[in-house]
Amino acid sequence: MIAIEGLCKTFGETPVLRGVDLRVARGQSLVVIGGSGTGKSVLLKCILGLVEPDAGRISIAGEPLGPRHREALFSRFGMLFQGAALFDSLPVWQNVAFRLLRGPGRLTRRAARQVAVEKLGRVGLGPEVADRFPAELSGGMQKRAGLARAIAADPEIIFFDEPTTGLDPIMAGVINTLIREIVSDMGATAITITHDMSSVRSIADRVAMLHDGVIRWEGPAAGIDRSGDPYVDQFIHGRAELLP
Ligand SMILES: Nc1ncnc2c1ncn2[C@@H]1O[C@H](COP(=O)(O)OP(=O)(O)OP(=O)(O)O)[C@@H](O)[C@H]1O
Repeated sequence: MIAIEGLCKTFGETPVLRGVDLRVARGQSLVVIGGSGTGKSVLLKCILGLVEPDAGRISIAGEPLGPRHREALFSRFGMLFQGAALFDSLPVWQNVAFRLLRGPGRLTRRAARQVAVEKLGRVGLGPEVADRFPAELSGGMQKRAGLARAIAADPEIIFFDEPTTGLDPIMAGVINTLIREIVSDMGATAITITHDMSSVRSIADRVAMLHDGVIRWEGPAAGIDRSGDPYVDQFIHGRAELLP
């Protein structure tokens, strides 16, 4: 479904991605892990077209992800941003329905609101939340609203950027479970970047570890504790010692 081959990106003198190869099958949930500053966000931005790679190819269902195709492919994407990134000046339902209210296939306000209320329900928020403003919601509720927005247009592919950042462990668990359920229910293909092992264990079918500009280890989530890779082990156990 998503194929990334030989992806390279250097900023100034600093190579960040040095030949990333990664494939995600349709309906699969891949979680990309890696320490701070290893390039997880840069990888995601390359897929989203926010950063232009220096070399390499990205294709979605066999279509190369170039500037010409980006618009069409974007309509098939959903995205949950770190910190939910809701528009403060819009009520929750308009945030959720943001894409449904715009573009050539836009819905009427009434229909868009109906979809928004339905999606809010899917993430455990009642219809009374629809007319509130993001500032009136707790962090966990904002994250749920962000998730409702990510799924509003029934995307085939969903990206989750650090979905549990800023949440307490209990709310993080709730959001992880919700993400897993939604991805499974929708049959969506998902890519999540995180350094939270609880997200890895809840969300991932497969895990890829980005280290030193390449995918150092990739395998089924169930096998992560037996990866045999010292960097993966270090990540899982949060050890601080330096490895060669
Ligand atoms: N636009 C940019 N210009 C220059 N350097 C950049 C840019 N974007 C990212 N970098 C550099 O690329 C490296 C990787 O950054 P990135 O944000 O992808 O890391 P990350 O793995 O997502 O880290 P974290 O988990 O802390 O968010 C960092 O050294 C960062 O400074």
